[in-house]
Amino acid sequence: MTRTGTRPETGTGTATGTGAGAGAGAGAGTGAGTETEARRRVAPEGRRFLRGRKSALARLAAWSLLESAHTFLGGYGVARALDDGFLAGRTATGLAWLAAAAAGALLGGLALRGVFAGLADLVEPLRDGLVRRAVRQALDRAVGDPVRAPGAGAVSRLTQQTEMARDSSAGLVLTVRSFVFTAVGAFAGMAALAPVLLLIVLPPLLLGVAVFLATLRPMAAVQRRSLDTDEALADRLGELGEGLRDVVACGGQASAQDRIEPLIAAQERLARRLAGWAALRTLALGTAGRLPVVALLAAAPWLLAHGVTAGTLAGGLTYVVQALLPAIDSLMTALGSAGTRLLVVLERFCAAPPHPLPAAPAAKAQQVTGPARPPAAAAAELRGVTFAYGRGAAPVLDALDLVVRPGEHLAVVGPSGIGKSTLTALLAGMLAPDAGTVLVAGAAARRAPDASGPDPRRTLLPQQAYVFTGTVRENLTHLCPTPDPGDARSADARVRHAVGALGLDGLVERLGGLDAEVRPGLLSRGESQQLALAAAYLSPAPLLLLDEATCHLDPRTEERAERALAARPGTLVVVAHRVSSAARADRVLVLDGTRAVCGTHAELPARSPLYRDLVGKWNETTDG
Ligand SMILES: Nc1ncnc2c1ncn2[C@@H]1O[C@H](COP(=O)(O)OP(=O)(O)OP(=O)(O)O)[C@@H](O)[C@H]1O
Repeated sequence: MTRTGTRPETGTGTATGTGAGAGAGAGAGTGAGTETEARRRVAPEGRRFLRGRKSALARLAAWSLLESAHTFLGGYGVARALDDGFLAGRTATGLAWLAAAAAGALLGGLALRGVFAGLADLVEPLRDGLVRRAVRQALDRAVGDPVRAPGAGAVSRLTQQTEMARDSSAGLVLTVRSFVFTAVGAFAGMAALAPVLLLIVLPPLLLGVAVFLATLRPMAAVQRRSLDTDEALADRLGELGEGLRDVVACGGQASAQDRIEPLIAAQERLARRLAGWAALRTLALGTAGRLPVVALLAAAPWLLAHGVTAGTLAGGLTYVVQALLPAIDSLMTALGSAGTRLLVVLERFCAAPPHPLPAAPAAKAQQVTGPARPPAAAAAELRGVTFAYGRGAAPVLDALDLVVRPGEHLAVVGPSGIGKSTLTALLAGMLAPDAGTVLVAGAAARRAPDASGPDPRRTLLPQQAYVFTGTVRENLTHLCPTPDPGDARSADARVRHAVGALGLDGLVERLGGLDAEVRPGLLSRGESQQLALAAAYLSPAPLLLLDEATCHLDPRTEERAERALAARPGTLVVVAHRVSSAARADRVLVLDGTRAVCGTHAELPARSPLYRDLVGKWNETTDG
């Protein structure tokens, strides 16, 4: 009984990566939509998070109220010190009011201390939650698809992003809160001194804030694309680094450059656009922060003529210069950078995992942990396949799930009689499952009874090689469509290439060349298998199934043949009779009757006792 956990997969990504690079070429129009989408995804989680931390929020608000009081006292104290004290000739009163304003500053310091303590109660749980989520996502992907699992780089990028989220959220809470409570204190103070001050200060301040808010969405969209491009660039550079030797060896520098350069150009474009938006923001900051000061100074003669005292004017200026201007400054900086960054990072964590968890396996099903792909992407797939030879017989395969990816090289190993040939026969459509589905290239493996000719999707090579009386060339090309007369030369070149790739030159020469007649009875079993393997190599079928088709070859000839077949475009499934053959595959499916396991050669010894034994024996033999 065998089962692989089935899990649709949409690519790594990393999630994480994941989707990296998708945004690199996206137009500006899509950015706002993505932004709204991001907010829609992040907002509910954000609300849930905050709902669970009402007491931390209340503590923050309480400390922040002290900040409002500090702001209020700052401007009000200056106004009263002038009007009731120094300008009225009462120095002691003036000093007393200044002392009150200074006490307010002390109060502000105390408030800040409390705010920082309360801040930790908010942002540390956020960071912890994000780290947990990052690790869970990485593990889910690794369990679902060990081969394509995010690497250490992707996981470290995610954890780095949790730090970004923590820092950004702390900065945001700090500045937004400070702006709100400072503004409350300053507006209350101006209203207490002379409400007309508000009429002069508020319009430029609101205009600046409005312009700033208008830049948020487009700038966030550019930042998101910049982050995506940055990740795509990092991924591609990483890939390139890993394969640099091969790239140079194959002269692939130009194509590698073609893959990297567009991303660099995109990143440069995005950096320029970000700079443009940043300039507009500076303008907004100037309008909101500096224009109220200019307006107050310009209106001073009129204000003084209409009963506003010098002290009130100085108090108003104190509110604007000492409180509002720094608060706006920090708010805009924080919202503009940390806010957008936080949204983008949080959205990554809140995105639905690209690999939904597999459905719970049926109770009787064997558990095979291993990768899986959506049907459309699979070269071959078994879904809950049960097969028995005859009614009442014990099933050879029971509830087996397996996904073979396009281009993959999968080895199947297990003891004699366990069901390896049965599995290949099912994939070849020669047997029908009693339950479940067998798919090849997304369609039923077993063709309709009226289908004629060989199935073009796959070629099965059994242990007994098929060699017939005919020329060597005919034996090599009998699985290929008949070439057009005009294609004869290229067909001949393909045959010679196959002969070279599989190392058959000596054999073909011995047989008398490609046009010599083959007498099957005079060939050894190994030679027959070599000819059959070359025929499979030349076959256009995207899926090759080798059922111990190399068992009569010596290990070196087998290695050469398998490497050639694996390098051929298409998918290769090999029933392996040697561990060396399994070690060459991308993944190995171990059938052991009680538990089937699928994984890489490197990881399987830890997961399958049978495979561990096989590898142990193999090592002893090769060491010996
Ligand atoms: N035509 C058949 N009728 C009845 N039982 C069969 C038939 N073919 C195979 N079996 C049985 O099914 C089980 C699985 O056989 P299968 O040939 O798939 O195993 P295998 O792992 O390929 O073995 P080996 O490595 O020896 O080739 C074995 O017990 C075998 O005896």
